[in-house]
Amino acid sequence: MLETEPDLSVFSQIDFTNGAVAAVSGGSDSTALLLLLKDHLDRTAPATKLLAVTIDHGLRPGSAAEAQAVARLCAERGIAHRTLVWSGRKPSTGLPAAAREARYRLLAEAAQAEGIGLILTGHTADDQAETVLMRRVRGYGAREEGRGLAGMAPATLYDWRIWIARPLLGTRRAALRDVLRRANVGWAEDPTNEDEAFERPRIRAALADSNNAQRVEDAVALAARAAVEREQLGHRAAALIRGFASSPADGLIRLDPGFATAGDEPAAVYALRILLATVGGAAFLPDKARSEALLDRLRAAPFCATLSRTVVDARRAGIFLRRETRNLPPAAPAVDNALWDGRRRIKLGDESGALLIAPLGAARAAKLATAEDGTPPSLVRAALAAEPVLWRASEYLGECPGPAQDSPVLPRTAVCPVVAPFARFLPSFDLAPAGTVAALIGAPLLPAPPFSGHTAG
Ligand SMILES: Nc1ncnc2c1ncn2[C@@H]1O[C@H](COP(=O)(O)OP(=O)(O)OP(=O)(O)O)[C@@H](O)[C@H]1O
Repeated sequence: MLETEPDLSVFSQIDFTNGAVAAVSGGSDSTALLLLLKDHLDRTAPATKLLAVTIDHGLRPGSAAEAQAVARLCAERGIAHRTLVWSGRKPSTGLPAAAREARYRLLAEAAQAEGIGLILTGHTADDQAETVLMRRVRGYGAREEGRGLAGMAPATLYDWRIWIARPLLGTRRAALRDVLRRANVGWAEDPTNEDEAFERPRIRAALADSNNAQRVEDAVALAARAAVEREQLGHRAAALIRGFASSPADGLIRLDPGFATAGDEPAAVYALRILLATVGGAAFLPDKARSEALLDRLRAAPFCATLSRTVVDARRAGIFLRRETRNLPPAAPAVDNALWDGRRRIKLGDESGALLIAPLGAARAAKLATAEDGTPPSLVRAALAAEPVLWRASEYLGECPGPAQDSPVLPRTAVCPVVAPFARFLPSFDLAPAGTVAALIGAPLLPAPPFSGHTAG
């Protein structure tokens, strides 16, 4: 049963040691979140740092006034509040996605500026039901074996550094509005939530129509079942990666040939998809059907194929994955903290001066020593050729240096691997494979999840 009264015990499962940012739009759900959270913290941990943040996207005439209303409410309740304005360029297509991207970026910046490691949003059971029903309409279920039907995760790691928790996912919007009415607190209605030109408002209206409670309940139950399946699949994929994968050189992953015949085909396909996306630097997992076909062919080595910008080279010595050399980024100025080729984070630290980042290239890779563990040297060199290196701009001689030698200026630690499909958003469902792949490729450790009972495994 979904809660008709907000279930406050969910707040007790969250670790507030490093404070919290409450993302408050001024709508009913996030305003109720703020009041419930403040109440919980006042009772259990009054010294907790709490900051309410409103993003003014500047997309509607009333947005600044809505932010001011949240600021007033916060002032009345003794809650610190900041309004951040999205001042960047607004794209003409994909506006909702760009606004969401900017919103999370600004929320994360506000949290980090205060040393806070957690953001809370007011997503509700109604939002969850809408998400799941939209995905079902789009056929996610059949294509993804329920992966997408898990809906929104109770927690998502943003940018591999800050957790976003959604404590109200089990609570109905109506219950939250009752809380506000009882407290005599108003809220803003966002007209885009009613605009049936968009898919979500259409589904929202359909849910509000009739049998509302049962349909929402069914959709949330479906999401809960799919979430359990997805987590279990992730644990099995992680176990396969731990058992069969190694990294003999930067940018090169070796799978023991037994991987393809280990017996748990769905887990092997999932592991393969995550590894392919990671090696290729893709934000999305490759197509499931194509990955299944690839796994099939891995059983009959030798062969070589490319999927998700990753060369899969199956030999007697093992199955080797490396970034294809096609379409690597050309030499460009290195920007601290930027993502290079979707798979490496640039960490310049104190290094100053104009630096270029470029692939090492085949000519320079050919001169390097190779692994001594029996890995074919040609594969090590091919992988290293696609690895990024930094140069002083004035000293870089281009992709093929010729007889004159140039040399990279920084240790390789200045360019850090990332688990590409989860680098931006890591839903807590996928913690196990993400943590395992991070350990495999030497990506930074995952920060501890905010809910008790979760481990990165
Ligand atoms: N402009 C914003 N400023 C701060 N947080 C926001 C903003 N827009 C959305 N959020 C956060 O994301 C959550 C989900 O966003 P969504 O757009 O579904 O909600 P909403 O309809 O704008 O507002 P609410 O959830 O408060 O009713 C919100 O509950 C809130 O925590």
